[in-house]
Amino acid sequence: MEEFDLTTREGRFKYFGSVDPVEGTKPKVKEDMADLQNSRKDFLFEVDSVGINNLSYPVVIGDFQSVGNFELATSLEKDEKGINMSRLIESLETVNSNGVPLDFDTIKELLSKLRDRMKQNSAELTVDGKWFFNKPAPGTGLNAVANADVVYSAAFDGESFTRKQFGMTAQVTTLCPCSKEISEYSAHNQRGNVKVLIDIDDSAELPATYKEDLYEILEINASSQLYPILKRTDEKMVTERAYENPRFVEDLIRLVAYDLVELDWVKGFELECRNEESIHQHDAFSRLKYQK
Ligand SMILES: Nc1nc2c(ncn2[C@@H]2O[C@H](COP(=O)(O)OP(=O)(O)OP(=O)(O)O)[C@@H](O)[C@H]2O)c(=O)[nH]1
Repeated sequence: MEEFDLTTREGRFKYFGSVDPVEGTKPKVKEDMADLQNSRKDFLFEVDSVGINNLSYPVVIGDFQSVGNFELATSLEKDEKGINMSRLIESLETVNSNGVPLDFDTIKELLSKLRDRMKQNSAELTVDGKWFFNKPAPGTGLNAVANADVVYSAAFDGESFTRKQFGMTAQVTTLCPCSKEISEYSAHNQRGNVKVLIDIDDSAELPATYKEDLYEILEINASSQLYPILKRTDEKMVTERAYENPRFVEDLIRLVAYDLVELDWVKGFELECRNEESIHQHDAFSRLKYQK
């Protein structure tokens, strides 16, 4: 029976089955290693997008740090076997300073670096995360942090964005107009999710307050709004506000669409409203696509 020194980590590892590395015959220094990714011949097809996704990385959205879920990719020429994937995160790291600032200037800089370092025609990125912001209660003004889901998606061909999109999902209150109409008292209401993905017109100026502007449009057209802190006076306000502004999912989507069309920087959008119905187990939804 082999003796093991269980007082050392090495001994314990061997006791649990770890073995010494083999000497091996393959090169150990980078210069001598095969570089399959960079081998060249006719590989039959160009690839539209190749890269990595489901990457969690710190981001800064507005005033707060958050966690971004990234997809980073480039195109790939027909005569190249693969991309150098390690360079995707190397490029991301060049714009990381306690988090990658999520704005279109930084995104353009990152995509330009990706494209250059990968020596490809185009680079693209999609990142989603939670945007945190201060939101005061409607009456007392008591401040606390609320959030909305945001997504940035862009592609860059070396000269300009070939895709420039910003999306947001805001949560709202909706109160059913039918229920209000037919009932002696009360009306059922629910939490709604208003989700939009906007094609941004790169020739228009994107206002510095685009996130706030969009959030306001998504929530103000609903029956009432959600707040992190509500005292009784605030609660009375949001309850009565909902009753004064009944909305079907069809009403909400049309009212939001009207405001979106008015924005100069919006080229088109996909919009969805979804109510988590409080009188059903299922949800109610509406969808709309619009191109100017
Ligand atoms: N192209 C490609 N790479 C992969 C795949 N799966 C894993 N890898 C990555 O291969 C990478 C190592 O390759 P490279 O980035 O080309 O490394 P390298 O050639 O030493 O890097 P450079 O010094 O920048 O040329 C690792 O980061 C792995 O994550 C795949 O399906 N395709």
